[in-house]
Amino acid sequence: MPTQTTKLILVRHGQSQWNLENRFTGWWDVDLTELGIAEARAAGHLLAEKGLLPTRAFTSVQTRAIKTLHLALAECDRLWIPETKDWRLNERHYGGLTGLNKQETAEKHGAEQVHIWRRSFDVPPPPLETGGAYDLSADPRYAGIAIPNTESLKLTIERVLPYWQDAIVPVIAAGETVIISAHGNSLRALVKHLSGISDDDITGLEIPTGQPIIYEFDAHMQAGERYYLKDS
Ligand SMILES: O=C(O)[C@@H](CO)OP(=O)(O)O
Repeated sequence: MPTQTTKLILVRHGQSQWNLENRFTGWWDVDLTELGIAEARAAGHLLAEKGLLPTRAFTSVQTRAIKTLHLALAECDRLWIPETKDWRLNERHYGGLTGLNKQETAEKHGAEQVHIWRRSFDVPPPPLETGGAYDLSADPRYAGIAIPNTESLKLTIERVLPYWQDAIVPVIAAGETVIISAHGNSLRALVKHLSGISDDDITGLEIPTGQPIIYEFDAHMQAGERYYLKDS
């Protein structure tokens, strides 16, 4: 009997304005740069070139991931597929670090402390103060949602994985080719789960912008090795 596999495409948004400015971003809604737009288009071009055409799309409620999805889908003529946006695919919330420059913060608090805030598994950054410049409580897209005031990777996983299991796994199991356009840390949460990476080892994993990552699932929804589409 032929082995049937279903492919999943993960793509981190293209370079954002705050990636360029080296600022902690998290839930703050920054746009793509010109380079980010080009990266998103290149991702879609690669999908078309490899004949890997998504049939269902999931993304966060953040502009940089939504635009990346649309630019990529436009390149492979798939803008028409059903898409679902959900805050659970958002970037991890950077708390009180939101908006700060990463280099300046390292100079102030030490590189080691900043590394802990950025890459430790379960140490969340200091919380965001209510009522400040980056308070999102009046943003209509989060109406009715308990917006976190900071998140570690562990806390990010606690909202990404239930969404993955409940909303995305059944769609893949039904044979759809799913594309997820999301963020460095919401994708690290997924890759950690799918590739069985330990809490310690995940600290060393970086997800590049605009570079499609592929998993193939067997009929029992077991994920194979992950690989970059460009290398296949
Ligand atoms: O600022 C952020 O929200 C993220 C992603 O750009 O940064 P980091 O690399 O520190 O996880």
